[in-house]
Amino acid sequence: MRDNRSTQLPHPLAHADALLGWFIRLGIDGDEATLPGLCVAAVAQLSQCELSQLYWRDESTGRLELIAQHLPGVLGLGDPVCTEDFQHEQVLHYVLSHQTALSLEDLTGSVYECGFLPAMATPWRALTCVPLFNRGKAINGVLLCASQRQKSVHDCIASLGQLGSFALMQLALLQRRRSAENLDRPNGCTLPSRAAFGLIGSSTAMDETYRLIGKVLHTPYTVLLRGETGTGKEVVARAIHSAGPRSSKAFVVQNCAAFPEGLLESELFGYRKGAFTGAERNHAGLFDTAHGGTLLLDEIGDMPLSLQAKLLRVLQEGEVRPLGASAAHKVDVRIIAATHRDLGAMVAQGSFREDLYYRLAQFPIELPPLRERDGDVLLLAREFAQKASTALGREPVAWSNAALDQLSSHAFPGNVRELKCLVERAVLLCDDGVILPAHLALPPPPGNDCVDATLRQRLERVERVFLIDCLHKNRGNRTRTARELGVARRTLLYRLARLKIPIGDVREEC
Ligand SMILES: Nc1ncnc2c1ncn2[C@@H]1O[C@H](COP(=O)(O)OP(=O)(O)OP(=O)(O)O)[C@@H](O)[C@H]1O
Repeated sequence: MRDNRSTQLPHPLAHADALLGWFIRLGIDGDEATLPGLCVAAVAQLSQCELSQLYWRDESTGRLELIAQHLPGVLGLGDPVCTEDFQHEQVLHYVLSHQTALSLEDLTGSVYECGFLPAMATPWRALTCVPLFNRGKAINGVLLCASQRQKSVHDCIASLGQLGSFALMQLALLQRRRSAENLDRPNGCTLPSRAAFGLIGSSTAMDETYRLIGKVLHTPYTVLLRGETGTGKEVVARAIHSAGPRSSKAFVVQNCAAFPEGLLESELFGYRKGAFTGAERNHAGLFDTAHGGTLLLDEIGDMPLSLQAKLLRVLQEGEVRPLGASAAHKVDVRIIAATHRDLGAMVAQGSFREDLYYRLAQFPIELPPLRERDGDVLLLAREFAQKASTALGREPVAWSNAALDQLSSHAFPGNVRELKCLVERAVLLCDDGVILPAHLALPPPPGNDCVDATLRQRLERVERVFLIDCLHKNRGNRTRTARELGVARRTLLYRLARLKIPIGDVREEC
């Protein structure tokens, strides 16, 4: 039921004025992140409905995703709600298949199922759905507004449709422009800062990791993260997602070791109603949830061989077929796989498919264990302590030199998580705001290193901790650090080089 009637709006000029104002705001103020939110705010104001939602339709897969909704007091402006596929919800399906607006002025006793709308104490009474079209006249979205009162927005359906279509066209334009800019960018030349990756560490080993992340960020390559348990594989996967072009879409993690085979299959690929006993409704898989975004397959080495074959098909064809479905559908997902296992050796033993291994290892990144990150232990410890203090609602803690000395001389094996837990415990234990060796409770080094070390080695260890600490306090400023230590700047530089202290991110301020 397209709205061809002449307008019956009570104040048509005021409506036209407000509409024009919103068109201008969408055109001038809207960027990729804010446009959907602005659009639903506009619809809320123009329709005077409590709820307004903007759905975006993927033309290649037919998926219908809710990209913004406005519900004052319950949801913030333009809150994206989830990445579920809504194309099969009755009212939305009606609009998509008939390519026409649907206006239900009183939902009481209606045959339409509206359970997908946010649940409210007072039920939704009226609902209007408007199809949105692109320049080629194909449906690329749906606008929905709902009210808890009996209400008709019939008279502004046409203008809402124009506004929503304009917003989606603007969005597509901005996305195209960004993709073009990303393609123009020479590979890796605009390496985001380490801070942007949310990773801590300035050792040579971590520098190499940052370099590799920067290289792969703006490519569609599949990344294989390998490293010992707790070395930060998931943190790196998040960094690749968040600093890359898919950051506005979902980042989904699935641990392949945590589920039995059948369950893992239905989680990843989804299923159709009736596919097996208990499958009472269609269920979208994680590939669908991650559509447009990134899927981290953690512990990939534990994926059963039969599923490895299915995963290979997704990687090759870009299609998934849910359990019980007669056809496959396209998905656009960046795959990152992570493992602590030696997949090469597993291939040799026949427990991992060779073809999948090569497909996943298109761009491998080996994460260094903590023992190879010279100088990072203290940086990580300070950061973890600060976060723990904040989480506990305490003032930031200070570090005693003896505790720092103990930390830096302890032979941490590889696990950053272990260091994090140790520091969090120390923060909780220290009552006077200063972390002491007793709070760390580190076991004596194996082989009693300290006793075996020469006096010179032990002094160097203490000096190292002292210099790093002082540099940190002076935020990397070597002139100020030298002044505080009462030595010439040249002497400081010499000692830093001799003790191989990385300056890394802590840049000089002057
Ligand atoms: N470079 C880093 N900077 C900041 N935090 C880190 C870093 N590396 C690891 N961490 C922290 O260490 C912990 C373990 O990291 P993460 O879960 O990413 O490791 P993992 O290798 O995926 O572990 P697993 O093998 O158990 O899956 C997390 O709390 C994470 O925040």
